[in-house]
Amino acid sequence: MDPSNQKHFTVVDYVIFAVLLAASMAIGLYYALSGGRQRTTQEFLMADRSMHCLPVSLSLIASFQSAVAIIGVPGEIYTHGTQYWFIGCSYILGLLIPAHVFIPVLYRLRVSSAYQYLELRFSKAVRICGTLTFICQMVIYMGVCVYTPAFALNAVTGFELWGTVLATGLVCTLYTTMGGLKAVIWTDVFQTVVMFAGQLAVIMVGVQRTGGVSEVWRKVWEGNRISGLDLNPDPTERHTFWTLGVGGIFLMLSLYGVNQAQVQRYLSSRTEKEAVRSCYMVFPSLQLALALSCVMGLVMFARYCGEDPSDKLGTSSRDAMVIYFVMDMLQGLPGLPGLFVACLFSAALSTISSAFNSLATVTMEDLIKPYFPAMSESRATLLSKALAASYGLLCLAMAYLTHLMGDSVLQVALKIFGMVGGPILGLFSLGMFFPWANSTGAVAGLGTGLAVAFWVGIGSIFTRSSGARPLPPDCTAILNTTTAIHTALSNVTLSRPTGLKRFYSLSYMWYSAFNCFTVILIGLIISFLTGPMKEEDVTPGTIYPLLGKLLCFLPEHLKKKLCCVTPLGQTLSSHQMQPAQHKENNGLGFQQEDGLSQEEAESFLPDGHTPSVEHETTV
Ligand SMILES: CC(C)(CO)[C@@H](O)C(=O)NCCC(=O)O
Ligand code: NA
Repeated sequence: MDPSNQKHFTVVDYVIFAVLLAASMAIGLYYALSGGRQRTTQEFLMADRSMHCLPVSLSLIASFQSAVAIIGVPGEIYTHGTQYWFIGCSYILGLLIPAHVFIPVLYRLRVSSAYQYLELRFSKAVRICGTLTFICQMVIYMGVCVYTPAFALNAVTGFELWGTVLATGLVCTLYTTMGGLKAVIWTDVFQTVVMFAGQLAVIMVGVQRTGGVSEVWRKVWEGNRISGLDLNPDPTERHTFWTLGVGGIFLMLSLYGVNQAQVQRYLSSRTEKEAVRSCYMVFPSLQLALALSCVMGLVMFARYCGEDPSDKLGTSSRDAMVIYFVMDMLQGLPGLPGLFVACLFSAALSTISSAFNSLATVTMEDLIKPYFPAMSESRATLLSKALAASYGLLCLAMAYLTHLMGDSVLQVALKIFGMVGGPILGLFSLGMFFPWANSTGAVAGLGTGLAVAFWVGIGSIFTRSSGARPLPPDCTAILNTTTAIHTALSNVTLSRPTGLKRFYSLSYMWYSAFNCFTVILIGLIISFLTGPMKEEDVTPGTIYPLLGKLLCFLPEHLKKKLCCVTPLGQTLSSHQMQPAQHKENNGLGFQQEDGLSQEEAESFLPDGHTPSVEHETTV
């Protein structure tokens, strides 16, 4: 990229950037020295289960909103129009379902890792398979997250790419290792604010420099960037209302329902109500985040309408262009380029730190603790810290892989979520909604799901024929042709792929849903072949009576026949007995006092049932 860009970064900018890193480190240090000083895994990994909903909700957004979204979404809008914005529709169910299905089940089981659920519901083997799959997902995803801002900063300031990758990884590893989950959540809060501020600054300056809101609107309208609702049912069409609004729900479920990084935040909430509330609060903020990055793409289009700078840049990478646009807008305004770089790094750091901490948690809770039950608390905490640090180093290696991929970063991230997150969602759904599913079915389902996911995912790399044709980059070109011709052009479907090729061109927005259903289907088939689970063998509290709720119009005895309904409410008192029932406890010591209050407990029970909590929990 143009080396003259380097002059855009002044002393003020370096100071702002340095303040971000220093503030993050300071928060880490604060939580290393205050409270319980991170001497227990309960504090280091679970924030003492004492968090309020506001920090938790901001932290929930931060987990999967990285520099990838900040750079990738404007690039997507610039090239293909605003269709992607319809993913916002999926946030409704994509957050309501986690709040009312996944949170109640997981919170009441008082697990510390989401994968502990899999053992309670199925077996140790399923838990380990789930954990390993999650580790793969996060390690690959982290690579993209670390690489993206470093690549951007390199483009803008000429900073050494790998030096930046190393610095990000190290700073993040340090504060995550020192301050535990409390530091991770509070740095997320601070970093989310910086992220919004940076995007807002670019948009405001950009709109002003392009000639005001109406001028921006006129250009994007004439440039045909405002997309209508595309109701094309073709599943190979990359972005339509169906792929984004419906396929997106499954993507959201895999991220906000069962991903350890998020589950850990729900579990760190002081009460279940706070956890549900924080999930609700994600909705407006996530819509804001989406709106800001989409608008940024529109302003960028208005700016370059008529002159595509990709020739000047010597690269057709939209990701690089977004950075070029930002620096072009912000030049001559000392401090703002620094704020934007801080915004990118905030987004990245908040994601990477969540990943480190959640990876350390699952490795500790799922892979180490069950096999070394006698390990002392101080040794376990030390080991958790060492784990957080080693994942930091591993992610540097993964950054290098991303560097070699060369796809648009947004697509890479969404594909990873779908290919690896989708099967995990399927595994949890199989357990929660289908009482008949057994452990063999779960393992077979997950294995098949992952195999099919990678088959399609890798196949798609060699079949780049999905509807990803960019719109013309230039709005004058459109003005000169008649609308009729243009409409005809955009409706042309490339010769439809057939057979296996058609299978490979499945839109990546369907990956989560498709892979989730594969796991459920294969899981059920194998379960029925090998002998379905009996009601009395299922651990109470691990089933969400979905079928019972869906079939609420049927008479009671028919429902009983169809599905062994263990309503969530009635499981409450039995789950309180779990430490006694299951020899393996939740690894953090069972603490009755921070469970549900008696009053809350009663509200979940059917009328006329009085919970005998005291009596049953005498362990
Ligand atoms: C995960 C979603 C879809 C949630 O809106 C969005 O934040 C996104 O597109 N993220 C891309 C991945 C990333 O930013 O790292
Ligand atoms: Na983030």
